[in-house]
Amino acid sequence: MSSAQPVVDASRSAQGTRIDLDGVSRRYRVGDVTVTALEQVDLHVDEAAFVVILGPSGSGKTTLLNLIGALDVASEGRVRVAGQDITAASSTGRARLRRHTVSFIFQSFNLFPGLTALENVQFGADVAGRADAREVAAETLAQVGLAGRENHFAHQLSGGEQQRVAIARALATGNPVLLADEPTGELDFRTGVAILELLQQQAAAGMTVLVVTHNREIARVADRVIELSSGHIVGDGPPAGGRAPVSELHW
Ligand SMILES: Nc1ncnc2c1ncn2[C@@H]1O[C@H](COP(=O)(O)OP(=O)(O)OP(=O)(O)O)[C@@H](O)[C@H]1O
Repeated sequence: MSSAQPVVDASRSAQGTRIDLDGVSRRYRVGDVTVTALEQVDLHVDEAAFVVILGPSGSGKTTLLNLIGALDVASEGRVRVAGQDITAASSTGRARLRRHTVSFIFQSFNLFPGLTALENVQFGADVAGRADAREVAAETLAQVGLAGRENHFAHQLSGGEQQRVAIARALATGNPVLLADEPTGELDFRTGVAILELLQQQAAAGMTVLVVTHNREIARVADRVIELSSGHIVGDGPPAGGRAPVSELHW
C-alpha cells in the first residue's frame, strides 16, 4: 500500500477544511416526547486533523457526524464546514456540500453489491463530478492496496477489503473532509488496525478525518479526542497519556 499520498482534489479544498459548530443543539420530536441528541455544542476543528469522537451508545456521536456531513440539520446553532454555513443553506446547498466537500464511510461498508470494486469506487468519483472518474478510481483502489481486485464484487472480498473499497470510494471523491462512523466496528483487531493506519495517512496527507467510535483504544492514535456524554462535550484534547502509534494498540 502506498503511504500518505495526497488524494484531495486541490480545487475542492481551496476554502480549507475547518469545521465550526457554535451553540448547536439537535432535538427530535417523537410523538409527545422530545429527545435531545445534542445540547449547545461548540466545536472547532482545524484542517488536516485526525479527530476521534468518543462516547457511549446514545451520547450523540452519529448525530454530530450527520450534522457535519449535511445529512441532518441542527435545531439550533450554526454548523460551518469549509467556510460554508450548512444551517443557512438550502437543500440544494447541502447537497452540493455532500457532493464536493465531505465523504462518508460506515461500519457496515455499504458497498453496492451489484457493482465491482472498481465500479463502487468510480461511483464516488462520478457523484463528485470528477471528469477522470475511472482513472481516479483505479488509482485510488491501488492506493488502498487493492490493485488486482478491480473486478471483484463485495461478496468476493473480506471485511477488511470491503472497508478498503469503501475508503477508496470516499477518497475518490477528492473531497477534503472524511467522516467515518465506527469504521472498524465489524473488523478483527489486525484488520481494524490496518484501516486506522489508512485513515491516519489521509489526515497526514491533508484531509480532515473524523472517526466516531465507542472504542477508547482507537482514541489513543488521534491528534484530538472529543468525548460526548448525553449530548454534551465532556472532554476535548489530546489522548490521555499522549498519542500512541497504531502499532501499540490492543483491543
Ligand atoms: N431520528 C431520530 N429520532 C429520534 N431520536 C433519535 C433519532 N436519532 C437519534 N436519536 C436519539 O438521539 C440520541 C443520540 O443518538 P446517536 O445515534 O447520535 O448516538 P450515538 O452516540 O451515535 O449512539 P451509538 O453509539 O449507539 O450509535 C439517542 O438518544 C437516540 O435515540
